[in-house]
Amino acid sequence: MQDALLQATALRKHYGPRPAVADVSLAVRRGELLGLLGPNGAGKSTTVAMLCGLLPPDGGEIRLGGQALLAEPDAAKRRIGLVPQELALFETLSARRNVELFGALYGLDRARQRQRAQAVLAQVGLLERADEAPRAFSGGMKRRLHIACALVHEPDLIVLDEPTAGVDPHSRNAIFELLEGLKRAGKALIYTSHYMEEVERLADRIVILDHGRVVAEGRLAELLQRLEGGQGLDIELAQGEPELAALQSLPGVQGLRREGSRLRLALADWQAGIAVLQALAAQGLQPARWSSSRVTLEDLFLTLTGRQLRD
Ligand SMILES: Nc1ncnc2c1ncn2[C@@H]1O[C@H](COP(=O)(O)OP(=O)(O)OP(=O)(O)O)[C@@H](O)[C@H]1O
Repeated sequence: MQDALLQATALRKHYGPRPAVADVSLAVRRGELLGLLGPNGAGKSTTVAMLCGLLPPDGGEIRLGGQALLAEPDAAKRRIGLVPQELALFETLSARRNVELFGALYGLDRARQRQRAQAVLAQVGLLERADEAPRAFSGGMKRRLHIACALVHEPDLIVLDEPTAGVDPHSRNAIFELLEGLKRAGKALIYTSHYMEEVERLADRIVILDHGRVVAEGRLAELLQRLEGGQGLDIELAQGEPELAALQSLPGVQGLRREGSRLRLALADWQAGIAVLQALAAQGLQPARWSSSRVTLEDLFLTLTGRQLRD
């Protein structure tokens, strides 16, 4: 991609004989949020660790601002702010001191640490609580403090690894608004999640990972176009055990998942929906209710891999 701030090509990483990342290429520009979507174990965190220079890849290349990242890892790290999945705060120090310490790690002098801590705590909406220790904070406040720590050195690229895990709805919205503001300010962002709703809302472009490989990449509309004419069908069964294989083999049934008495189908068209309802009737099963809805990234993932995003 021309004008990419970060470009990764053919990344690979093995833990023992098993590939955690088998082949991942991606790129992100300034002013853009790239969503990295995949189920647990797809390789998102491993990819992110390589992109941030924390884990050496077994193969492939990463360029940041046109420079090979591994050639000058320290300079690269100063341009990247990472919000890791695991919280790593000093629980007994004040929020302000936490941010200043991260500033010190990035080489900011004392005056700049103070100035930047004030600015980023305001940015994440924690200025009023700045002098309290995070041990008393909610999960969402801790996560916002973590984001403040990642922003202290004014990075060009901000990488967030599942930043809404354990976060209440209020903080979640605050995080989304913050990320949208960072994007408008020209930052490049990478955001990993296994929640397709988050990625659908936030991402300008999306990379879908499965088993360490990119299974789809593009803008949301482009990805959903692959299921063009497609329909989502939700069926709630009153009782009984459906023969899933029989439903799956019907023409136009692209994906099927079951959660208890509920079935979700990704269909090529409405004909397929009618065939499914008829097949259920032939199995002696009566839907308690059914409804259609637009296709989602979840349906695309189901269609591409035969599995669902969530466990
Ligand atoms: N340090 C490690 N040692 C051995 N195997 C690992 C290590 N880290 C990750 N793996 C394995 O590599 C694969 C990819 O893991 P990774 O954490 O990158 O996935 P993920 O998409 O981030 O998952 P999650 O959403 O659960 O965080 C998994 O099979 C995982 O078990």
